Amino acid sequence: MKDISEFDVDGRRVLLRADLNVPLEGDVITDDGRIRASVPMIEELVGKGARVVVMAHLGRPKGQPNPKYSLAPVAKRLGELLGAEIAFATDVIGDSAQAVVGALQGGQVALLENLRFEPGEESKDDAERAEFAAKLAAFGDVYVGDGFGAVHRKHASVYDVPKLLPHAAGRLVLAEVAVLKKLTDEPARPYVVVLGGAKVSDKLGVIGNLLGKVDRLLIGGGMAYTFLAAQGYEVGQSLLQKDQLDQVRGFLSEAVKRGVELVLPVDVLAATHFAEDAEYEVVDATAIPADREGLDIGPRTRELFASKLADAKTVFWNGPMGVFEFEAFSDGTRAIAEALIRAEAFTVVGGGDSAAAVRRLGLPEDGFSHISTGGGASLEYLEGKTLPGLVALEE
Ligand SMILES: Nc1ncnc2c1ncn2[C@@H]1O[C@H](COP(=O)(O)OP(=O)(O)O)[C@@H](O)[C@H]1O
Ligand SMILES: O=C(OP(=O)(O)O)[C@H](O)COP(=O)(O)O
Repeated sequence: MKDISEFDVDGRRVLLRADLNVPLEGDVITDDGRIRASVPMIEELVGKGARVVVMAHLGRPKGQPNPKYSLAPVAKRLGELLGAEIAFATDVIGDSAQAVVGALQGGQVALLENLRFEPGEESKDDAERAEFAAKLAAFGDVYVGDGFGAVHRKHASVYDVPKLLPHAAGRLVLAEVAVLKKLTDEPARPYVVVLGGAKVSDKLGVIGNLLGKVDRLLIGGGMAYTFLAAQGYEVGQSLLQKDQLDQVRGFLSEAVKRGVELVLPVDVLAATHFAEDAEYEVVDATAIPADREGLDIGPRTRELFASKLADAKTVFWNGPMGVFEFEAFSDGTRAIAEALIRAEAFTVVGGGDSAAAVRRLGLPEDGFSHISTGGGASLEYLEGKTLPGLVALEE
């Protein structure tokens, strides 16, 4: 992959794809880690006199403008971190974007509104994506791909725009790939992957390939219930991917065949509903009441998972063990984070919410070998998949 030092960007328009997908409560950013991680690249370009046009997504607004997913709070925070005001376009390719980009001077930064407000960004139709990509490409002379958390997405801003402009990999992308490479080149063993979180359907897909690479797979968070259901247990109102039950049964038998230890929760915190102050009880993972929802792993599972991490030499963790945003359901995530900190291992935490959880729970960031901005992106890299956003930068 080319690096940006190969381009003279002074006075030129640099179109930079970043991942600024941060957790929000209303319009308050609860963790700005991904914005901070994007700052050094932007500062470097500003320092070189570039006119920097940043493009990014927030959440999953499904191709339509939606004020709930506006990047306006992100523009404000980015400006604070850069110590300079950001010119924020209130649309992606419309009049506001045209005007903002047109007025940009060398050393200034603009941010376009959420790319996913436009159906072309995520379209499965190559022509529709290409048409949108051409409109984005018109805003730049050079493209920089630095949104590591989104490189696994075959989206217009990630995959199609770099085909239309001279392009380079950003510093964050290069740094992330360098760390993940250490996990794929002869990882020290035991190699343990811990999976949780809520993007169940996306992330179940990586398990098949991971089974050929790891020694142990610990599954908690919202991921666990599809496994419990696949074994025939009641999971009540918990997150469940019904259409993937057969696939999960396949993983369970494949794990046995390959001698991979697949470890599931033995108890969970079963809540009456999804709320901070919901009543809950600790129940066996095999006996979740039909009207209850599992919102965290239970105390016996915390111990079990910690014991499976104690002798690990390499660990990758993506996905909180429970709804850590609610104090009552944060102990599972805390226990896993602490077990990683204790382990004498090369430890990588990946994912917007997992990294946010580490900080929100007040745990030391330097207790981990690396905190990655990518969850799904890291997992797909580790399973050996070709990532569209990296392929596009290599071509
Ligand atoms: N049992 C559960 N039920 C519902 N949501 C859960 C559960 N466990 C974890 N979560 C949620 O998963 C979300 C993070 O998932 P995900 O986006 O996959 O992780 P990451 O951003 O680290 O890749 C958090 O907001 C957390 O509240
Ligand atoms: O938050 C992200 O991924 P992650 O939750 O796997 O870390 C990225 O911004 C990608 O978002 P997406 O999973 O909606 O495509």
